[in-house]
Amino acid sequence: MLKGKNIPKERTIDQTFALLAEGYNYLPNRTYRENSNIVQTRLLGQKIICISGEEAARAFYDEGRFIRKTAIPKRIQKALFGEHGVQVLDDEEHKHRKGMFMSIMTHESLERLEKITKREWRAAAGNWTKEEEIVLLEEAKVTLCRIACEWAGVPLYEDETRERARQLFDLVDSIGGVGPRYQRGRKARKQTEKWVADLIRQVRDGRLSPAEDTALSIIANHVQLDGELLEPDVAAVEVINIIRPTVAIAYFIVFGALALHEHPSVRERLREEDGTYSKMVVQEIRRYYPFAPMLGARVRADFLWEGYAFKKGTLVLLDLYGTNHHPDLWEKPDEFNPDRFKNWKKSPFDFIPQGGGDYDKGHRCAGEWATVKVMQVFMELLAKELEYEVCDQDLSYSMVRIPTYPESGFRMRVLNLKPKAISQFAEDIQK
Ligand code: HEM
Repeated sequence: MLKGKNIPKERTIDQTFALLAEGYNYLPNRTYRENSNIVQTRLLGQKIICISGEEAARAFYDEGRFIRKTAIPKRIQKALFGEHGVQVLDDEEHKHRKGMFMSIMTHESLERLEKITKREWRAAAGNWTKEEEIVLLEEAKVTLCRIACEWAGVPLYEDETRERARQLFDLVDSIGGVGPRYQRGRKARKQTEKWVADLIRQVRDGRLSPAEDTALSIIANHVQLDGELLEPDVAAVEVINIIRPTVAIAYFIVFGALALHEHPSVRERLREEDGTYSKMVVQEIRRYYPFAPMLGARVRADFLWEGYAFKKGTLVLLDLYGTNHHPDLWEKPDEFNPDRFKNWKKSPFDFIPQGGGDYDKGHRCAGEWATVKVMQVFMELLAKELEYEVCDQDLSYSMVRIPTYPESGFRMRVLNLKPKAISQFAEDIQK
């Protein structure tokens, strides 16, 4: 039997209530208290090993050590992810399916996304000037839903946009929810899968012809290793794996607006500097603000890591939020400072808001470049093209709710679009 060093352990029987009470800080609180990047706990009656930091992420993304198949609880699959999607695949089956996703993320496709994003944000901002005030979270959901569907080749009628945006957002918002919030996610899962599975059938029998490089076309025509097309409901799960997280960028958009409000000097520099600075701002928003808290995987076969024994079948949680705030990796981790990304060594394992490791071989987020692109366009628009005031409101956010955002949704008054933005918008719609 494999024998290793003692892993620091929680003394209480079950920690599920502590997790619910401490949210994003649950894992960092324990690794900090034990001064250790590894701690053992019990959640929902099972033994769990929690790990944090760059070396922990490197181990977590070592395919020889972990599998994903049975790591994601059914309750999360039935709302957030759907069943039989890329998240629960391993080995060759995963690589083949992931190849399908990465073939959507070409340079040309991301350029198309950038163009759509610029046009849609500017069009939305033009409408915001006509309102007394807007709630940015609500507007971002709807605008991102338009962007996501156009980019993915998913037809979206104007009168259904708000409803679809809400459904896609509810899927994500269900993650840490219990009761009505979780039930909304379950209902949205049924509604969105029915909608998209029907689109898949329409593509396959020729009633709908999305452009070849769109997600809808690529996924509808994807051939699996066994030579078969995906079942329509699994294909729907994968198309939703593109449009749902694009709508979820709304959480980061609100935090981006909050960052500029709290750090006027960052806003000033964004106004004056080129894309290199806006990229650093976006990276810092994704590092600093909480979104995906942790990831789970199961030990494939017994192994030793840094002298600790990991036994086959054990559930291991990698702390994403804690790694992005780890004091060994980040100087003054609890300060918002985009300049830290000037000399970032670009490790695939220290900055992991959307997972780590390799895009093609591992489970790292397929949409990370798309996320950065969409956020960069928004942050530049906000700083350079909009004149706005932030309404009086409570902008604090909970560290217990997962996912979190300022409860007010960020209320703002958009006074004007700068003349440059208006002429740019006129150009955009002629393209
Ligand atoms: C809101 C911003 C986003 C966040 C915080 C986020 C976060 C994540 C995380 C934490 C993972 C899991 C990585 C792992 O299991 O190791 C993931 C996977 C994934 N994400 Fe994202 N994501 C975002 C945006 C996107 C976008 C815009 C897309 C698509 C356009 C996307 C598509 C995917 C896919 C397909 C996977 C599964 C990859 C796999 O299992 O191999 N995500 N994302």
